Amino acid sequence: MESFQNPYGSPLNRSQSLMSGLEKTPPTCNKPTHSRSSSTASSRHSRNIKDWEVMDDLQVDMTSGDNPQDMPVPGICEGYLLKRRKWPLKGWHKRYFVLETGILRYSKTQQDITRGKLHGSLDVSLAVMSINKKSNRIDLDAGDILYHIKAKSHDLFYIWVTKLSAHRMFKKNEAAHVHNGFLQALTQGTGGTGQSQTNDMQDVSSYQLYHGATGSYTGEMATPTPSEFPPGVNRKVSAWLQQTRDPDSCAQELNRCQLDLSELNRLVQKLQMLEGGQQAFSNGELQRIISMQNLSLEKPKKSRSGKIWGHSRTLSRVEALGMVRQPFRGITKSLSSSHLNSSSQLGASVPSISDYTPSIPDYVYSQLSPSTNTSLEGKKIQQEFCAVSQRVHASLKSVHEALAQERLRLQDTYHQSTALAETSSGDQSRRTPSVTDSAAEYFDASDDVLNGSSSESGESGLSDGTTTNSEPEEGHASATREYRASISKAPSSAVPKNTGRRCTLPARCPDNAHVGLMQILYNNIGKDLSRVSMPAALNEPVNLIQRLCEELEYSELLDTANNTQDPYQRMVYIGAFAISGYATAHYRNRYKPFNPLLGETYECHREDKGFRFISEQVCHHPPISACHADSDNFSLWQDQRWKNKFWGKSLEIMPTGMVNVTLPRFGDHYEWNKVVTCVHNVLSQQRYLEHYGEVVIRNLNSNACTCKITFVKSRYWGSDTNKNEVQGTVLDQTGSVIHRFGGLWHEGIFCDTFPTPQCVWKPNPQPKDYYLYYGFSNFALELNELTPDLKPLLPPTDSRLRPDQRMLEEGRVDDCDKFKEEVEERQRERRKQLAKRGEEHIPRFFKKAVDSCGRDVWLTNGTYWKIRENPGFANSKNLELW
Ligand SMILES: CC(C)CCC[C@@H](C)[C@H]1CC[C@H]2[C@@H]3CC=C4C[C@@H](O)CC[C@]4(C)[C@H]3CC[C@]12C
Repeated sequence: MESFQNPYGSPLNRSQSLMSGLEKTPPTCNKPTHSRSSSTASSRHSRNIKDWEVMDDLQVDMTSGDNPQDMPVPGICEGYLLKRRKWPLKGWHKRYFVLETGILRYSKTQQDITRGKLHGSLDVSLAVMSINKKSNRIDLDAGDILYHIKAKSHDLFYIWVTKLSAHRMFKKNEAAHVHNGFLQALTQGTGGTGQSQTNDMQDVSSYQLYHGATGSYTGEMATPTPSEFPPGVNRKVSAWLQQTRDPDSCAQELNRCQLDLSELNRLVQKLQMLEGGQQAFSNGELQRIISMQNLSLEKPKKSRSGKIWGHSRTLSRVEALGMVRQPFRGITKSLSSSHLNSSSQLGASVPSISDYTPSIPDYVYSQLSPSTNTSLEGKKIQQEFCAVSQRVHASLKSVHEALAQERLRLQDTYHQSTALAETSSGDQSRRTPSVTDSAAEYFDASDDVLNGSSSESGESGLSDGTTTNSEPEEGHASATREYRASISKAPSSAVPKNTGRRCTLPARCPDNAHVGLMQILYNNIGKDLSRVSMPAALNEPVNLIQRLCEELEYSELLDTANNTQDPYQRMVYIGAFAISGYATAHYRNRYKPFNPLLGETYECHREDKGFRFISEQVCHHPPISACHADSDNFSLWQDQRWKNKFWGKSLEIMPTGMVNVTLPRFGDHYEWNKVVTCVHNVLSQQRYLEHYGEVVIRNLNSNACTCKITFVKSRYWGSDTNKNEVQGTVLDQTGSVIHRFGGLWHEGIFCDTFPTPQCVWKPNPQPKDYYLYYGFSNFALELNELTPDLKPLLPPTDSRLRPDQRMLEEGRVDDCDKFKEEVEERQRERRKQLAKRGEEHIPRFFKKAVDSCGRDVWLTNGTYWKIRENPGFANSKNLELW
């Protein structure tokens, strides 16, 4: 009997059930490795965090050539669990979960699962799994999908953890073999297309799935085929693929697609039965399917209560309908082996064979008898069919997008390498930090990861990224489609105005795909994430206090608001402005802004836009950046503070400060909150940003109207049709909707309730080659420009004068890294000195105050522009930060 190493080094017999020893002990095959707590976590944080453990990310031997089918398919596990959702109806909700061949699906009820009314599904092998034994909670973070679930009892909790672990192991093993097969095909030059694969691979459906994906890869690469590549190129391609270790989102998307396809298959069969009055399969076939599962053909009996008994759960829908295809023959195997064996120990949630009454599932029977209300049901099925087909289409589309992005990455690398080749002769080793460097050198420095503070507890209620947490009303969804069409027709300010400012950056962005983020973040799970430093190659050459200014890119919306008589329409412009600040995030997921030093400042005087802006880092613990902008048409201020929460694959950023805008003409004072920003797949190259939640805009000086904006969380099917969707309404005092607007936060906003329906805002087109320049917009790339006339007027604390940031901008990544470290060290030293003297840092241009709701706010003290003018910063006492 072969044995293989589990991730902890202890050999496990292949035929041994992964569930053995289940009741007594926590899961043995993959015990939690990381605790979310650590000795360095502040005691304030540690009480709850300590209870969380991250299950080891299962490492499967990628090089073994074993047949994955040798590994037993873990048994199906199903039952009710509590699932947390955020909005609407925030809280824990009972949901029915089914875990089968590595896919966790859930619905509202067991019946819904049977009817195929899925709420969501997730490939558990792609998720980071954290558990909390004390509260029986399991978190699964698959990057774009995040489940928070809770078992009702400790026993159920252990059953689920064990089953999830087994399924994760199984699925990973399966994927590793596909991956390995593909790598082998490439390095051995056997070609990467489906035809040349071994038979046993074709046997497993998910393999075909992957082959589909690799087919697209080779399709994209067109010529030459892998077999024609010289060996060196093959090696490079394999290295690339190995680096793109988790083809997560594509695989996930394709998995969903696969689920949908089997769903379509089922619907087709149902339709056939209904419409042709024919059965999808003969009784003989049915008999065979059922007897395969040790059940004899017998009519279901009715219990006294009139209910058909014995089938609270017998066969899964797929099995019962005869969809147990060859590739899935493991399911049958599992039913008679591990599934059934273990279930006798497991109790309620997993059905045991002894619970089954030997008869045909009632579901199958109901399918056999010709339906009486054929037309109605048929129509329903057709509708369902359409919906599912659309999902398949959307999934494939998003896979296509991901591949297109990968192609971009390839192009980018190609450009960079040719550029490097051109300059390399004169350039002495522009080495960027390696994986090991980054882990060792940066890991315990004290710059902040994202400069936010890590959220305090899993139960804090701040975050709950459920899959379906911002469900828009159907009417709204179709409205968004229309808005989108109208926005695309609306003219954009295509030609950027010549502002006399720079149109590009001095150097391209560094490639940071190799940086060992995984190590950095994983090693810091449980630590206050704001205490972890990152290598410069991960930075973009703007600072968080400059980035605050980016929210003013579309300040003309505030100008328009100040010139709009009607208070409701005015509110629409304010709403559009609140949304416009998020647009840039669409292109900015590969780098993080520099963290401002305490006391660092930034000014931005835009004569062309008519505003003057200042910002300052006013507090380090927690990090707070304050800003203030003035123009003839508005004043704006906010202090930005946020908490972040790392779930294993995604990072949620929860801003807590409010944005304030006043309009002089009407005496309005608007105030609004910010939504959650989630960095999905933070560790991989498929990283992307999503904003979700609700913004409420109030006018503190008038209660004529309020505005509600929902940033819709994209739904579980990963369709891009509802990605980045926003919906807004302006409500009057009585709560009636006066205006309705919406669209996408990266594409624009349309209002169809204006006297003439119109596109209220559309983002500026991105500059040429933006991908090579950090994804910056024109406005963003102007932020750090330092002109000779400006230089002498700035205080020495201005971000434009910060040397490490300038070095990065000029492409001197190594120099930047060194200097950044020095700057951080000096900051630590200053802090120590201050503490020694028992003093506190006092911000120079902002003062702390309390707003009408009792919140701490930072307001300008009005001195910046005055000092600048007279006596000038050159003639006043300044902080020395670098
Ligand atoms: C590890 C690194 C490379 C991942 C990249 C992280 C990037 C995408 C993160 C780091 C800090 C983040 C920003 C922090 C704070 C805010 C304020 C919020 O109101 C809008 C989103 C915004 C502006 C975030 C956008 C995403 C962001 C820029």
